[in-house]
Amino acid sequence: MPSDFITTIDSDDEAPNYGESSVQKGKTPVKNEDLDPDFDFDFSGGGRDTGLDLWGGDEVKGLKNGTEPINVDDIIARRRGKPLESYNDRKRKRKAAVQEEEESDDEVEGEEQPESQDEDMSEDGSEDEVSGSEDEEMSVDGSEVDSGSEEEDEDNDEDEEDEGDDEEAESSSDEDEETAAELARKEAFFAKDPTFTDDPTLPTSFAAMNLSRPLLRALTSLQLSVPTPIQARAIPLALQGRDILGSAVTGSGKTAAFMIPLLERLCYRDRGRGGQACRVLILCPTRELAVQCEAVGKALTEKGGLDIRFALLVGGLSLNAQAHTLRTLPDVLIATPGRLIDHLTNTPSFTLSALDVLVIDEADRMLEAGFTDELEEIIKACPRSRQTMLFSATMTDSVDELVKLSLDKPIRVFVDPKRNTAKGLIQEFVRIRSDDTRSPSLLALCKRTVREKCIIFFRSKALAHQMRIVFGLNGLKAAELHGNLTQEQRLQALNDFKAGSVDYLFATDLASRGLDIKGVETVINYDMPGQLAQYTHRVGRTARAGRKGRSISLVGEADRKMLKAAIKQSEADQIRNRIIPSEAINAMAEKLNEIKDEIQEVMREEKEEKLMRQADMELKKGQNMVEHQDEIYARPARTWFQSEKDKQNAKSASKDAYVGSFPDAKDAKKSKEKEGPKRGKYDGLSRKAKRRKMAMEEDQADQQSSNSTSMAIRNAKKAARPVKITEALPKAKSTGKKSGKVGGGKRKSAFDDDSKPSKKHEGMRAKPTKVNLDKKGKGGKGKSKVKRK
Ligand SMILES: Nc1ncnc2c1ncn2[C@@H]1O[C@H](COP(=O)(O)OP(=O)(O)OP(=O)(O)O)[C@@H](O)[C@H]1O
Repeated sequence: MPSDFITTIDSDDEAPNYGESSVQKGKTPVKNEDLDPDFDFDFSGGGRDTGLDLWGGDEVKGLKNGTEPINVDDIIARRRGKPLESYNDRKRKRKAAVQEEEESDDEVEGEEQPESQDEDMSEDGSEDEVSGSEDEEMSVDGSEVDSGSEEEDEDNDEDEEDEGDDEEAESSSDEDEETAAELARKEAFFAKDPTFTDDPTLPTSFAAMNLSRPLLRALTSLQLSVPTPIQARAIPLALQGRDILGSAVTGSGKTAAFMIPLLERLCYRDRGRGGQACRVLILCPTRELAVQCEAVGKALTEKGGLDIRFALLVGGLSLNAQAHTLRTLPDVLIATPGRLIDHLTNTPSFTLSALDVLVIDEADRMLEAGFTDELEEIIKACPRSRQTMLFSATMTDSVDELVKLSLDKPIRVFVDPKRNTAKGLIQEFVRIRSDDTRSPSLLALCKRTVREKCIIFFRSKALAHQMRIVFGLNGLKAAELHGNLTQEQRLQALNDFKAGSVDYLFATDLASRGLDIKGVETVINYDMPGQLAQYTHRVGRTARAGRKGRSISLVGEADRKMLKAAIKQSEADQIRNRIIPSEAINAMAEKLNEIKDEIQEVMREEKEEKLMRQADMELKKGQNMVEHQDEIYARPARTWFQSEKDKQNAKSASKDAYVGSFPDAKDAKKSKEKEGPKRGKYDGLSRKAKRRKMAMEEDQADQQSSNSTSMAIRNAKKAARPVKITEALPKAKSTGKKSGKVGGGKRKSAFDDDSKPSKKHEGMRAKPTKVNLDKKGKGGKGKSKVKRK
């Protein structure tokens, strides 16, 4: 039975305190019992605290655009009359209060005040003593762990039903069974790794790698002295110019494994006349990862006093500023695919023709549906002779996928391929009996056990946001990180979390890969992700670089396959079964029920505020259009390499690659299918009729869009009237006429000095161009976009 195989944490009291590891508390991180004895990195000397400290605050600087984003915490504070405080703030206050009490009133013996039970606990302290007696038949137990051999034994019919489409759960076992043909293809495709076969004595220090002095200086000052296994193997090969396919567990230093050799190569680049060029491209799947990657490169460059310039090409930041930087031919480009293609297509004279090295971080994600078209487009723009390096903790070595990247005899550098999660990671699983108990369970867990430094992953942005309101109303401080936020908000959330001004970071899978946030103690999966790789990356946000950490996954019935797969890929001693006392869950469920209306109220207030701001923005947009229409219309329309339809298809394919495989997303799909009569809006129409209907709809959409523009312009004019009494405003009609000129009008280069918009106009540019002018620029139909050759 269970206990033979896994430890059960039968109350939600704090398990071994992962967070108290000295490394994170700023104390000297030496020989701590918490540290894994097999730990390969060298942190003696406190390297982590003084070394690479990402998300320290600089990333957000300079991004403020003046408009304060809507913050639900403010709405909650307004309603409750006091602002939310983080766990740290509360701890500080409590300490100060105790001190004050001790100083002023030494003689008075207060009644027993439980140390750890702060004001939050007073609300639910009574539930704390509950033992975990029930839940004894928890399914996250030994029989599951043990089920590697007899997986299907206890599976009921339900499970058999999803058997057919739950590929990822099966994949872990299937992966091992490669056919002889596949193996032969791999044999032919990959070159042998000399560091693995011929040379077992890998460099044990960076100094032994023949790196140039400035770089060694940089590594020393960042207190990186001993290379991690992936660094020890990949750096020498990369310095030889070999194509590499690199994989090692999360948090094992893959970023430096590619950054160090490429900076070394750049130290010896041609600096003569015409030698300046964009030589290195690092592609990352998310903006945050790109920002982080740039921070690593810049830290090494600055510490070593190297003359290497970086450009960050990611969405959400100013296109103009990026185009301007590109004009100065930076050495290293760190980009997300979409923004890079935008520049390749629309920034005059920018090319990748001088590229020496292409690095693709989180390469397996980039090879997934949705990114592939973009990746192919980028590869086409790179010279064939480049060096290519691919890295990920869950790297594919499927030849079919990799041939797309035209690798040249790549070397597979897979460190400890059997290990999928970090050694210091303890993975806990909580059984969720019915979906109604999921939110109360999370709340109970966070109110009583996981108080700070915790990332919580949600399947959807809406859910993450809703839960943030729930947390706020329960006095818990959280920030959100997902695609519904502006780039500024995203970076701000990361910094707030890093600084400890919020205790929880509510994220979607946007944050599951690559992010290296120091001191994350716990990762909670509110729901299990749809793919095992996602699970691996999510839980990999903790227990990084030899530290301890824990993940807690809430596992419902529909997640059983994923649970098995997760357990199967881990060591048995990493797995724990956590039970949250049902009384605690019930109490939280009651509480949630009580605040149900208030949650709706907060959401309503937020929506109203959003609408007001939107109206305000429309007004401003209209004003800009009126005041600067000549200049705005004179700008060249931005183009994209795919048609709008292809773009949408790629987008939904990308989404499917992540979300589509969620078990209950599938269930939802199935049940929809079962529902039957719901038909597509074009169903039953002939092709001709369908096309006609689609064209009509498109025209209507165009009409609506131009109506709203005209409306915005009219509003703007009205608003402008009182202040501009003596100035005649241009007539609304003229807007349409002007737009007609765009196609034949003279297009100005983004680099033409006279076309450079004044600072005042710069921030206004992108939106009006995209929203209103793209269609007009294309002759009003808004169908095909110019294709890049
Ligand atoms: N040689 C080293 N010695 C000690 N710490 C290191 C070393 N190299 C990197 N680190 C630290 O390890 C941490 C994790 O590194 P990094 O983010 O590159 O991991 P990763 O393998 O890319 O993880 P993921 O798979 O999640 O993207 C960073 O904080 C980094 O500073």
